[in-house]
Amino acid sequence: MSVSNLITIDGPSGSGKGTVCHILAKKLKWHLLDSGALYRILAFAALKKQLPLNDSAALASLALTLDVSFVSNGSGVDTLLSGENIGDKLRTEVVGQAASEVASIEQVRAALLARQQAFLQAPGLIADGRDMGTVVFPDASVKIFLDASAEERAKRRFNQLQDKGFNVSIAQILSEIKERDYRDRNRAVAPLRPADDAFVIDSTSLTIDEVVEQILNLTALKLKIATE
Ligand SMILES: Nc1ncnc2c1ncn2[C@@H]1O[C@H](COP(=O)(O)OP(=O)(O)OP(=O)(O)O)[C@@H](O)[C@H]1O
Ligand SMILES: Nc1ccn([C@H]2C[C@H](O)[C@@H](COP(=O)(O)O)O2)c(=O)n1
Repeated sequence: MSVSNLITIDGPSGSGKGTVCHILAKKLKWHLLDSGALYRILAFAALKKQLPLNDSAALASLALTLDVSFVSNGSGVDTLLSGENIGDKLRTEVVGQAASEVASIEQVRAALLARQQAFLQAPGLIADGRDMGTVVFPDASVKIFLDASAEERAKRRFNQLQDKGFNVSIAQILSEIKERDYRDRNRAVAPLRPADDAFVIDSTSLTIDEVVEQILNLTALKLKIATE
């Protein structure tokens, strides 16, 4: 299928990628790839098996054999690992930091590449991650790099966790966000960075609706140019 029906959205943790990608996928009726979920599932499975998070060969082999499926449940999507619904176990800070660690291993990224590329199916795909526009889908016609200051992202995460009833410290969240940013941006393989042809949106003082509108406007403009 044509890669013109493909929007990649990369950016650091808490910049709003997941939220914006869900809205876009719903509006456009396109498929959604949450690539971070794949790294989180691998990290979760590795922690469960008590694999060292620096054992490249064992992690890559696990990545190739993971039995993962995403199943629509009417209101959302269930994440199944070997048939077990693990969706609510993936969004913890422990799993997030472990995902960031295993994601720095080249063999792991190679093992997950084809699995991610298989999501590109008609009528189109919204791909959410760190290297969607640079490595996984370098030919995408619309590439977004969604950013926001670390302080704003920590505030968003703080509000999100408080709403879920967690007693958290904003200073602790900010320090974890900075640690994950540093690892994701400075790893040797597929570091988090905007693709050369990405459109950078700083959402620090934008609402979610404003970000979605900017992306839809850009997509309409780009797809029109591509078909003229
Ligand atoms: N522009 C915005 N203004 C205010 N809040 C926002 C904005 N964008 C996202 N949020 C809120 O910030 C929180 C984090 O957003 P989200 O989970 O989409 O980020 P993310 O980039 O996908 O993070 P991660 O990579 O860690 O999964 C959510 O509670 C979301 O509602
Ligand atoms: N394309 C991707 C997606 C995710 N990762 C890593 C880096 C993140 O810290 C971790 C969890 O991602 P999240 O669910 O918070 O988006 O997974 C990556 O390296 N490449």
